[in-house]
Amino acid sequence: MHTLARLEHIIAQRKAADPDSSYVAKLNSLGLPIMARKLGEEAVEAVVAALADGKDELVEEAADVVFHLMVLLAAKNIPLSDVMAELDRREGVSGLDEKASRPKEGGI
Ligand SMILES: N=c1c2ncn([C@@H]3O[C@H](COP(=O)(O)OP(=O)(O)OP(=O)(O)O)[C@@H](O)[C@H]3O)c2ncn1[C@@H]1O[C@H](COP(=O)(O)O)[C@@H](O)[C@H]1O
Repeated sequence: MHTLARLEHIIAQRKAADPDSSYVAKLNSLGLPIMARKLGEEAVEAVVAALADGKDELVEEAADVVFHLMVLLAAKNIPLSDVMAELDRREGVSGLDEKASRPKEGGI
């Protein structure tokens, strides 16, 4: 099974577990605002790591970002396949179809 699919399965299983024995359950028991804040913190840590020299730290922080994003998606009952479908859709509108993929004014 693909790593992300396996992790999604584990996170779904642990959502309602005992918060004392599961970090995923602990995050869910704390609620969406805490989960969202945690994702934001991990994203900032990834940005800091990206601007520093080492590669290992960025790999670790990127894993934290992906994990906490997946915990948040699971809490909102959004399957990872929805995110993948959106990425696939964008693949279809990028590249040759310049108009459809062009960022709005002021964007990058
Ligand atoms: N990827 C992770 C993962 N990353 C970090 N952590 C835990 O997150 C906690 C906090 O780690 P941080 O690095 O964010 O440290 P922190 O910012 O100081 O901590 P807090 O402010 O969040 O308390 C630690 O207890 C880590 O063990 C994780 N816990 C679980 N997973 C995955 O989730 C699965 C289910 O885990 P459980 O829910 O614990 O069974 C596991 O099999 C893993 O695949």
